[in-house]
Amino acid sequence: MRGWRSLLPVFVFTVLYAVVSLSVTNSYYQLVMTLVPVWAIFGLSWNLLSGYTGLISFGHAAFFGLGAYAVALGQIYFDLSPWVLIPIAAVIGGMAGLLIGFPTFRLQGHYFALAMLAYPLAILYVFEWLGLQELTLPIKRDNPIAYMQFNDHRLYTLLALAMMLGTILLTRAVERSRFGMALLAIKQNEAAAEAAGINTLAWKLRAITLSGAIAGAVGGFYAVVLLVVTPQSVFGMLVSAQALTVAMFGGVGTVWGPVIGSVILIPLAETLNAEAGSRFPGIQGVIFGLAIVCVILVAPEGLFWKIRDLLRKRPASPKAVIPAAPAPAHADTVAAPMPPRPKRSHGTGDVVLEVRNLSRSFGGLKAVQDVSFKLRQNEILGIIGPNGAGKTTLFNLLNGFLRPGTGEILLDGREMSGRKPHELCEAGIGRTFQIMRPFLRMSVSDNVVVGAYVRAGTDAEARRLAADAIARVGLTEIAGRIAGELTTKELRLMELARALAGKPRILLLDETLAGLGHDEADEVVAVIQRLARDGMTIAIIEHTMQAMVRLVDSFLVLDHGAVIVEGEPEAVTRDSRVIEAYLGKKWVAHASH
Ligand SMILES: Nc1ncnc2c1ncn2[C@@H]1O[C@H](COP(=O)(O)OP(=O)(O)OP(=O)(O)O)[C@@H](O)[C@H]1O
Repeated sequence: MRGWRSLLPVFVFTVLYAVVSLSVTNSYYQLVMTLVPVWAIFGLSWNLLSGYTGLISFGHAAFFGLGAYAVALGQIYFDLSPWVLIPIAAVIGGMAGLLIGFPTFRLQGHYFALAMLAYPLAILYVFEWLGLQELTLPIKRDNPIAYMQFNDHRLYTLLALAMMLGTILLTRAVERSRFGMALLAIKQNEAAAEAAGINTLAWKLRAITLSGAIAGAVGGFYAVVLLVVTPQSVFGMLVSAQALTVAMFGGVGTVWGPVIGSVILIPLAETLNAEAGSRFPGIQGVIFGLAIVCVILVAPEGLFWKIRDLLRKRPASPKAVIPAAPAPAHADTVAAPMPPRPKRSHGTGDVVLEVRNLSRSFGGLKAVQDVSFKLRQNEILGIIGPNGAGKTTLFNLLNGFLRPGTGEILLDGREMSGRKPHELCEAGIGRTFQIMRPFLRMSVSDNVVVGAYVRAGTDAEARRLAADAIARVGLTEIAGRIAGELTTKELRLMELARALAGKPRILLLDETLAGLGHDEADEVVAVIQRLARDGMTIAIIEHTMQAMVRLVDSFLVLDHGAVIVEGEPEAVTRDSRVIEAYLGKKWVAHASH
């Protein structure tokens, strides 16, 4: 119900646009009225990949052009109708997306964007080489409707509007599903998304396939509207730039963005081109270039988000404190007396995680050297050591961010080393990060749902698992808030809930108390203790020794990548090697009081 009501503005806009377009009689303006939804659809297709995943594509013309040529060639050589050819163009665009995406998703950021730029340019030269410089669609006077050749050009506008509405509904459905959630999570933090159990490559491939299919279909329709196809007009730089510009100008990651961008920019560029194109050739490119510059300066995420943020009267950029406080070189020796560690039955169960002789080097640096330990059901293991001792690298090996050089990782007796992060998450390894990786634009609830999908079969089950995890960390009251508005403590707890929502066998907590005040740290410690009491198995990296001695059942002390001591807190904190390498003399003086 809520979903349908939120679509009301879309329907109202479409109806109004249709009414206005029906009143236009000038054939040039009729064409402009048709091009607005055409470029909006192309922008929506770009948005589906780049807006939602953050992987900027400079090469969407590849799909658009293939669609346009598919329709033109299909009609010229096989006398097929565009009613049949446009769906075929969609299939070709989708397949091209899959073929292009598979190798190109190995690249990240700017490298991905630049690689995408190459595809339409390469295809453009291939089509020129094939001698397909200019294709004109044959006029079908005997059966115009069957060949989508309308005498009344306003019908093109209505058809384009219907396609736009369909694309908006499709995008909206994607946005609200596990698919959209995965894409948004990838955009905001791909590593965190992988660690939360999302198979990022698979979702990105689905996105580029769907995006390519939409671009292919609209490219095919464009050929029908203009009746002429040239390599430059469908594979050229301006074509890719137009998709990117309308979406970025209007707003990335929302269905409204490309529509707003197209409604403003296309009539502007077309009118200026008609009025001044002969005196200033390429004026359209100038308009799109200026639009991008303005947007980057004034509203980097596009008009839609800028206006929404202004209406909500809050800063556009999230105000959460993201970086964790820099970790001390030595253990934190707070002056407060050390409270006793609560006695509980622990660490007596089966071995959940066994690490055997794990090593990993970076060049000549042995970041983790021959580390072995066991983690039993319901145990809390504290991993401590000076800065650079290899603690985070150890976690990165355990959750698959890094591949081990040598050694074994056994989870419930099954060998896990070398698996991808999302596979390890699925197998039961949940983790949080030293530098937090929240999805800032998403609500607390949605952040946690992302972590639940690895265990849930349906959206409803994911929501239930997420609500349960949120309750376990005590954030139920703020579940609807946007993550960007949370305090550091709330963000830490939200990350904990995200890891918990996937029902992990073990939790890896990387400096979960970093950046927290004394009382806040106590609250988070209480949550972790409660989790352990409920049966969770936990490995935690932390510098705050006061909290650690209260919390953990045993310590693993690392120095220069190797284990120097392991055992119960009482013994470890008295060990001279630990005092020398990590705790320091101040600790001894303090602990003896
Ligand atoms: N990707 C990488 N490439 C090269 N060197 C790395 C990489 N990751 C970590 N290192 C190095 O490996 C060593 C161990 O780093 P790691 O971050 O695991 O230490 P840490 O014990 O977690 O330290 P801290 O307490 O400061 O977080 C450091 O010398 C670090 O510079």
